[in-house]
Amino acid sequence: MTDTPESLIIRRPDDWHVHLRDGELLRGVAAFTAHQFARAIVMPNLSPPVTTVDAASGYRDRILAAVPEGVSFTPLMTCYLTDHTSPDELERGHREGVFTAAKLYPANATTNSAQGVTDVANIGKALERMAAIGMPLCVHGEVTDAEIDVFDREKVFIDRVLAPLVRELPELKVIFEHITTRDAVQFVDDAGDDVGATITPQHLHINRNAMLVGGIRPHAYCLPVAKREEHRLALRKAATSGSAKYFLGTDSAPHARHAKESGCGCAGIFNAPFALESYLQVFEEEGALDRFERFASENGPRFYGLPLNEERITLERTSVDVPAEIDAGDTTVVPFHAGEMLRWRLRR
Ligand SMILES: NC(=O)N[C@@H](CC(=O)O)C(=O)O
Ligand SMILES: [Zn+2]
Ligand SMILES: [Zn+2]
Repeated sequence: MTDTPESLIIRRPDDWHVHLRDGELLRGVAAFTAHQFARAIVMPNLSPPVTTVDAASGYRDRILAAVPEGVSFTPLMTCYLTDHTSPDELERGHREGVFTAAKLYPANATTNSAQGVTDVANIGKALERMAAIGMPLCVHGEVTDAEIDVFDREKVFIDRVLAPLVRELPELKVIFEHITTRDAVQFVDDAGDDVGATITPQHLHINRNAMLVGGIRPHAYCLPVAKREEHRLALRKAATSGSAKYFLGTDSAPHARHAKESGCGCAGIFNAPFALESYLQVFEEEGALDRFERFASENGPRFYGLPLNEERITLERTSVDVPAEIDAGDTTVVPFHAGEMLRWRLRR
């Protein structure tokens, strides 16, 4: 092992999967993402979901209004696919620079996905159009069949939905988002260059024990749910491998504290405030600090066909205390790593 440097200077990273919410909560959380990242792919699972060009451009305006003055941040918008999405609307949004990508939520797979797609056959025409115009597809990769165990839902999705889709439309750019299994890593490794994946900080840090040992811990619950240790290790290997197919996507998903600490707690981990610090610790532990920039700042824009950021940021090797909770607008949110100490800090 070579000595760990005291600081790391890299291109400013982007977040290729984030939930910024709307209203008060948006105003409470936007600054955290904007301080950490130059751009972010913003998820459309609002209520009601973002299904039109007009809705996305209105939402983009509200996001920009919530970003603190003097902070440069570009939200990249996505269109929520439903059984009735019009290929023309997708194409218009993409052409006008409003929709960077479209998002496939299998109906009822996760938060605000009730209006998602009930069968991928229903969006066949939309996907063909996306492939034709080079518009990427973001995918929440879990089946929802009641008889499939929640820990197997990603693997079954690969076999039943994703593999056939990629076979039938090989020219479609697909981002298999927030992957959580060795099976997903295997699938992405074996697929062509038009298949990439995002990996969250939580799935690199925790396995399912974090959620279930010594009491039930709602702040470690997100979807897809964290899996066994062997899967976490496979994800760490993939993220730090240097492969161009894997890139940063936090899936930061804030829910009010009371909505998570409940008889039926919401899925989602709020990791935006210390996302880079959290990822970087993993790369340090894996002896892969030299590969962090690729994962955080290069692979994502290259996959999406967007320019790399020219700004640089500095991460310092100094400890930082993560607060037990964070005020976000009119509510309180518990961040990932609450009450822990992390070993890196983003210089402001
Ligand atoms: N990841 C989560 O657990 N929750 C996300 C939805 C999602 O990304 O699936 C949310 O919007 O809360
Ligand atoms: Zn998801
Ligand atoms: Zn998400």
